[in-house]
Amino acid sequence: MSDAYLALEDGRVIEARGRAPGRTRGELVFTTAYTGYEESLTDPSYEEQVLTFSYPLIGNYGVRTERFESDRVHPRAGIAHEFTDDVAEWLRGEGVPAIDHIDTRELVTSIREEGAMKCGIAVGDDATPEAAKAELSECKGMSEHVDIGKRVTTVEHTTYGDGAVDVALIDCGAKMSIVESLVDRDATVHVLPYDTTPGDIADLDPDLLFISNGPGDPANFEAAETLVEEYVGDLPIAGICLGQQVVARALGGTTEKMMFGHRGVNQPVRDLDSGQVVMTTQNHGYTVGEPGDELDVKQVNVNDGTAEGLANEDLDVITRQYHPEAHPGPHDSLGFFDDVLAMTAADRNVVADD
Ligand SMILES: NC(=O)CC[C@H](N)C(=O)O
Repeated sequence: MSDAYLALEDGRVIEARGRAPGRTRGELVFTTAYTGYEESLTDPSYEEQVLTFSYPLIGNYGVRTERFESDRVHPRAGIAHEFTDDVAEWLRGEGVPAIDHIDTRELVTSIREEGAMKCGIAVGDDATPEAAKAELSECKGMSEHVDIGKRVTTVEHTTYGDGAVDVALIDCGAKMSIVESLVDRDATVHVLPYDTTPGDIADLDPDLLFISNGPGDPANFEAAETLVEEYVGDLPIAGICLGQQVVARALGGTTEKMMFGHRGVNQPVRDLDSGQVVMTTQNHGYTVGEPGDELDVKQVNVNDGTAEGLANEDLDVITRQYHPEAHPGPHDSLGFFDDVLAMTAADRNVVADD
């Protein structure tokens, strides 16, 4: 008898060791990041997913709140070969089930071969394979979570920093280090609910519209799409991850689900103008298919050729599929935030108007 079971969409039920009790379900995904478990576990983009760490030991440098990307744990459960007691205690306190002592190499290989799949988890003294299967039978597909934005967004307008440039950051589940990267560069960041309307933006009169990262299917973020449609050409527009997907959809492009996505801190990205390759942090399961007529693909993933950066220089639109803010991961692409804020430079607009 075990105290933890993982039921997979492919019919298997795997025994594990329980580290934090509970029953839950979600889309089973993996990250190859070898550091940054606090950041990953608090990244709102993992909402409704069960996160498997391919790196075998998770928790070896403790748990510190200053590394959190939001105020709670977002994956519905955590899976590792081994969680330290620190992490297990943290997840127990958060009410998020956790299991370890399973062959995560085999599990990750299955996800790579079969794709991200639904799963159910039961952990605790009364856990049974049937309980895990019952959770699995209730599991929805990612795109069915139509109200996912509501669960991760700010409820009210919150302002960070006191800089010269006013950024309207549409919070579809924003990581805090995106806010910090902008504040560090002399911006005032207005974090706004995911369903902010064009009228709200008109009242605020910002210098830049920025669509954040966020969980689930970008098709479920129609309000943010509407903002991009309304303000393209009038305001510079930037987006990260879900933000890139929303901007692409608003400007005539398409998005599609990937087989198992990109999650890790060493995804190689090539800039098509310079030829330079940078290492990037990623966490996404959807990708831009067709960019549409308004956007050019400026950067691509070296492994699979998917769109990593889009732009329209005349309309002042620039987006990234990966996470330039890192946290966790390499800082190679922090310059993205300088490029974004440069679009708002008043003197540049004066020159352009002349
Ligand atoms: N980190 C993100 O913004 C993820 C975007 C989207 N939810 C995806 O999975 O592709």
